[in-house]
Amino acid sequence: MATSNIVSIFIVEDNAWYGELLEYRLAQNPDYLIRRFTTAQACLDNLSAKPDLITLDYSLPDGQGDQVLRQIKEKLPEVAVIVISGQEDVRTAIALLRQGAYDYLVKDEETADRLWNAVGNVYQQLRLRRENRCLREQIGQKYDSQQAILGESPQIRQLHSLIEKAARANISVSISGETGTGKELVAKAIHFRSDRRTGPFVAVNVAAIPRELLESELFGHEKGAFTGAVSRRVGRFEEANKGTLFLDEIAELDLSLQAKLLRVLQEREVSRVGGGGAIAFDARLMVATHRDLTQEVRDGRFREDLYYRLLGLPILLPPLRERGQDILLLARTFLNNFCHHNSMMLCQLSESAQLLLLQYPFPGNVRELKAVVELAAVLAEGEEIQPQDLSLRGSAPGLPSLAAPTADESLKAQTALIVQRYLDLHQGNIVQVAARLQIGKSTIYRMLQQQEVRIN
Ligand SMILES: Nc1ncnc2c1ncn2[C@@H]1O[C@H](COP(=O)(O)OP(=O)(O)OP(=O)(O)O)[C@@H](O)[C@H]1O
Repeated sequence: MATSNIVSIFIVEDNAWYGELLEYRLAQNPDYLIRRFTTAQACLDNLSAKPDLITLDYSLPDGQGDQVLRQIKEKLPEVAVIVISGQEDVRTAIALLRQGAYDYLVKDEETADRLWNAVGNVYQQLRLRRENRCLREQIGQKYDSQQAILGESPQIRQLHSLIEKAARANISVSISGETGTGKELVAKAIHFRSDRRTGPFVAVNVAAIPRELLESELFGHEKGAFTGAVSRRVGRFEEANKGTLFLDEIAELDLSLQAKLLRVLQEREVSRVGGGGAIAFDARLMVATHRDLTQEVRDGRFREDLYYRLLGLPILLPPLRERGQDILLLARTFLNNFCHHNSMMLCQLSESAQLLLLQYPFPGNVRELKAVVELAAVLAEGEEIQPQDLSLRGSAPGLPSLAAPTADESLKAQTALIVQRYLDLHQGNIVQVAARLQIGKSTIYRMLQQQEVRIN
């Protein structure tokens, strides 16, 4: 990661000897780029150079420390200012710190050393901030919708334009589509294209958390709120402040929590379980579900008022089987990436394998396609992937069974088949399988417990 370590420092000190002493001490770190000024005006005139840190003598011939500090902070609110004063005056020190000074040091024989430590702290904080920014930018690029969400079908082109619109407005977004169609990917793409991209993206799978824990997961709890609440916990709403909160599988939220969520959204405030005052939050909400929420409302399982609150900009992701040639485009990209990352010779899809993929209904959608072609790359004998290398549900070599499984049961069987293949491939290493398939370890343990898969 290429983040700059250079810290630009202004030393503002009218006593030439003292200024030299400070410069000499700080220059011991080659990452510190130092400039010295003897008047407040000279410092103010050079603020366009955007220093990271300023050491400011409190009594300059042309300005008192508090006035100069205010002028500096007006122009550069982020800069760290360390005020150095000839006399110890607690009240002045407190006033300066309130005004935004980073630190206040008294001139004595140890000042240079204490300054060294204070500047060292600023340096560490700056490095962390820069690294953080760099990481967020990298993640943002990874989820850049044009690159991350592959497909050239009209539906995917339209999706890109919707993502663009959703990123521009601070509106709630509700994403629906079958499992594995890319709902979370779309939520991330919107977040990392929006003004909130420097804030956190917090995802919660509502279906994966037991009901009794979900409330405190979302809203937090105070110490002692219930048995086991040994310390205070910040909820996901608070964690997502200035960013995006993505609630996956929202249809699984039970009715009492739906009522709480509605209240939170109406009041834009959360209260931790077990007391404490209301805490305002500023998170953009995105929700996703594989169910038809309107049907859930009709059946009385989802509150209508909450449905309208959450609907915002609705995005419906088409199943993979309706995306035509995108199936092959995705398959080739997943194959290339997989072979590249595993230093394997690049495999091609034979014509009959391509035909088979185009006809298969993909109940597990893009996630399934990815797993199927990666496994095929491992199983293929030659340079070409043949139909028998494609582990598709119900297909015998060359004789695909194309009945589209729609019920949850058939999806479950399909998932079990893929997980089993990967468990075999990775000699039962659950951590590796979970990482490869991007599913939780607990899902695999649950499948083992329910004997849907086994370790051979
Ligand atoms: N259009 C696409 N291009 C590239 N990769 C995609 C695309 N759509 C989905 N994927 C990949 O497919 C996998 C599943 O996507 P994702 O987790 O976003 O689906 P989902 O709809 O949220 O699934 P679930 O309903 O099970 O939570 C991920 O690895 C994702 O990166």
